[in-house]
Amino acid sequence: MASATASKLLLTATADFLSSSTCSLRHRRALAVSASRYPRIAPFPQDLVGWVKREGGFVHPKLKIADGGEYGLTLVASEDIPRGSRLVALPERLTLRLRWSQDDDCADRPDSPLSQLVKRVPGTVGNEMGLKLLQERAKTGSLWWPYISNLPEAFDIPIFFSGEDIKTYSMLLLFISFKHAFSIPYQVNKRCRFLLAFEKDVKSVLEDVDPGDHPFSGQDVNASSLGWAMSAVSSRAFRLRCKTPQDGSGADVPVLLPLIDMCNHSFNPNAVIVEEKDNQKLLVVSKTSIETDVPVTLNYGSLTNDFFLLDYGFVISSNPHDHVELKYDGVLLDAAAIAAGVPSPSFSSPTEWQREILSSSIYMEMELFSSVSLKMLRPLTSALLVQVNLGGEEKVDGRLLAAFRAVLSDDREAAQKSDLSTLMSLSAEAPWEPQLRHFPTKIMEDESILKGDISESTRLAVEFRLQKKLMIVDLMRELTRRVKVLPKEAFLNR
Ligand SMILES: C[S@@+](CC[C@H](N)C(=O)[O-])C[C@H]1O[C@@H](n2cnc3c(N)ncnc32)[C@H](O)[C@@H]1O
Repeated sequence: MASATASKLLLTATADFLSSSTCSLRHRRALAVSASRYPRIAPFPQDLVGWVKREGGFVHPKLKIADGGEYGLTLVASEDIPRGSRLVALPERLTLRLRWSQDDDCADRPDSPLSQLVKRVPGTVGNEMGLKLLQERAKTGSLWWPYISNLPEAFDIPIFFSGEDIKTYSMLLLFISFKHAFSIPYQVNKRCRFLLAFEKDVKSVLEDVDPGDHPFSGQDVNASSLGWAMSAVSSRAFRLRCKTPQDGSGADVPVLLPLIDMCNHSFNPNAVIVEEKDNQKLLVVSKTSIETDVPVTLNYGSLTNDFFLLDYGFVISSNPHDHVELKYDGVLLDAAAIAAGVPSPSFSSPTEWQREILSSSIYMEMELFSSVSLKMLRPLTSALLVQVNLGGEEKVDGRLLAAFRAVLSDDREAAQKSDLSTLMSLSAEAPWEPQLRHFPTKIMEDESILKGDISESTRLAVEFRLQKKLMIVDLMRELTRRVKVLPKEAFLNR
């Protein structure tokens, strides 16, 4: 049963838009003293395990919620659990999602104030889910209060970081033309601006609403409380395929799964989520045996550190899925190639035949990666402004190699014939290697910053930057290694 205080807690965070080159939203912490190291919405939240069991869910008797160190809270084995065990089972009614139905008691009415709000405010399904969560947080007597009272009071993700910390990410931009749209400051700025616009839209709709129909029980909402809700969804919701038309006919929708969302991430998880079709339950099942005191982990997905940072507020060391996006910038590549001692680089002014090969190679590669029509790509490729990836599973984007094949050759036939493995040799000539020297701080400096007494947000920013550098250094080593095994005649005619 929700306490009356539940409805008063919506506004513990307030917006403070910083008008610097980047913008961020600042938390104002609740004045209540929290009993936990990881403050939760309620200073003394309800027993989540007990609530799930009482409401018809199942929790393995050897599981408990525990302190997961820097990972926050976690679900942990209190004794050894064998492989293939059912760890948690949640009935459909304990999954928190947006569903519109006139008859279903667990769903929201299509004519409800929340539905009116969702219809009138533009946003994604994630934002709609955030509004639903805020509504339940504000509602006295909400079924979900025992779950919501256990949610973090604040999220350590970049939209809440200071302008100073965001500048740490801007420095990465100095490193060879990072694709701007994927840079952290750009994303933070975009998200903050969205939240401020969202606040305006929501407030303007709420102005006309009768107090009795207010979706947030009469409480004000602002960019920061909306930011809290969106962050809760981005860092905790699972995307599940919906089955009924009310759910959104087959689309993937964000769903909050109480208790299951206490599992932290691992690329090598010891548990998986499965759907039990007959009983309409969601299960977490152990994939391996889990020893005493070992946390139950799930795989959140093959994400880059950029996504982990922006949506979840953490960074994975040696993340095999991490990559950087670079702009194919001829002038910059020429400068880098000269510095690396590549004779007569002509990235910025290819000859007509080089340009032709370049366009066709890029078309080919792009066709593989994209469903966009070639017509749309033409202006992009003819201007030689393409984005390429370094890192991830493929290590080097074939499009960049194709560009090198054309541009670093002075022999049309040889350029057309050479294969991708030959092209790897060109990378060792390092048109990008000297860029490493342009990192504003060296790897060791970052490592020593991390050993110092720094805030959580600075730690994350520096860790993110360090991981990108390590990834690029690793890539350089791999390329150099490949060149060494290539026969001499494999090098292009230059
Ligand atoms: C779904 S919640 C997991 C429960 C969470 N630890 C808590 O205290 O409520 C996801 C959050 O847990 C933390 N987390 C999960 N996996 C992590 C990991 N591998 N490294 C660092 N933090 C992690 C991050 O704060 C992330 O936003």
